[in-house]
Amino acid sequence: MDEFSFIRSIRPKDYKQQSLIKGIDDDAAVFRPIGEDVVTAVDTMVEGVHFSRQTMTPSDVGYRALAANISDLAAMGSTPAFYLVSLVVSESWSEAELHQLYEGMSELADEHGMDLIGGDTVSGSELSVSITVFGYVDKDKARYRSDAEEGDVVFVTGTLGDSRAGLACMQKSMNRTNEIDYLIGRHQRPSPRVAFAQALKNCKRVALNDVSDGIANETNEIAESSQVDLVIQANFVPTSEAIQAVFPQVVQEWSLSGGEDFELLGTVSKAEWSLVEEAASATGVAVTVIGEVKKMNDETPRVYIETEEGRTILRKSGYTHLKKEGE
Ligand SMILES: Nc1ncnc2c1ncn2[C@@H]1O[C@H](COP(=O)(O)OP(=O)(O)O)[C@@H](O)[C@H]1O
Ligand SMILES: Cc1ncc(C[n+]2csc(CCOP(=O)(O)OP(=O)(O)O)c2C)c(N)n1
Ligand SMILES: [Mg+2]
Ligand SMILES: [Mg+2]
Ligand SMILES: [Mg+2]
Repeated sequence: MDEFSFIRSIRPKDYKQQSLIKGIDDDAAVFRPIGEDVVTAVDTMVEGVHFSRQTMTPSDVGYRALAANISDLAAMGSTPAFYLVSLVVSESWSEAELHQLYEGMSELADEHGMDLIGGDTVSGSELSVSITVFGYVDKDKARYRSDAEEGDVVFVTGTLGDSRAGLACMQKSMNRTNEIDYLIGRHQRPSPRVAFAQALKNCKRVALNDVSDGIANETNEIAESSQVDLVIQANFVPTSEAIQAVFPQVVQEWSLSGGEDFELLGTVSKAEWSLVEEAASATGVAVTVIGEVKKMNDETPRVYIETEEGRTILRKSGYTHLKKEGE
């Protein structure tokens, strides 16, 4: 294998998106949006940080790297269209494994009608997969974190903490049961909530953020960005039967700060809450109210969590990169 034969081997034979003018073949790709806004994001997965060879097959690595990016497109209310893949390849990865990585990506890409339109391939010391995605959204219809307003309900899709639990099951080499298989599946192959976010199109205003680091982080991001306070009810936070059965002691911690569930956290006015419920049932996604947006008199936007013991501040406690001891 060399760089050039590898690129030839992963080059798509045909493209699905009509707005594409030039795919993999030239110095860069070209596409022409037709009156829509273009949404773009990049996320990186690094061996040893986001995955290990013990916890993910090469195909899972590809699938989840693209899922994390599609999740950001979903959180903007956009329709996925294109992706570019930047690979740093270490010596321990064979050509066959790299092909499996691309198969994992194209499995999910096909589900969303996305085209691979470019990338970059270099050698390095750890495998790193960086994916850039593009999506389309109707003009001025992107969903922002800054759109939460006082009086909104706070909701979340699916269940939280399962990905963290699935990782723990593999790290502890726990004997497989149906529950453990479910949790591992949620870690290896998360489902970005694209259809649900699109089904919210009838809502005039929704604030959305996807759950990559844990809602202890993402609720704070909405609060800061919208300059409001959020009050979350701890016992409303949805968790699966599987996590409750396998990890009863840490359910609450992992549902707040486990991360990588790639569910959507949102806020919407009470008047439009029924539209969110309709979107959820139309797309087969569970949606749960977990709290309310308030505006306290304090200048600093905060997130509060209410448990049986009373109300405390919910600080960012999810996954944070570049953080040094004691910070
Ligand atoms: N190294 C970087 N250079 C420029 N922009 C960045 C960098 N890292 C993150 N960002 C931007 O900061 C914002 C928040 O990033 P991040 O927390 O990674 O979002 P998410 O959790 O949705 O992936 C995004 O607008 C992202 O594009
Ligand atoms: C081997 C391994 N260790 C730890 C984790 C947990 N983990 C790694 S990154 C991360 C947070 C999400 O990644 P990030 O790069 O912050 O994504 P973004 O917020 O940019 O979408 C978590 C919970 C993991 N998935 N695999
Ligand atoms: Mg990111
Ligand atoms: Mg995000
Ligand atoms: Mg993050």
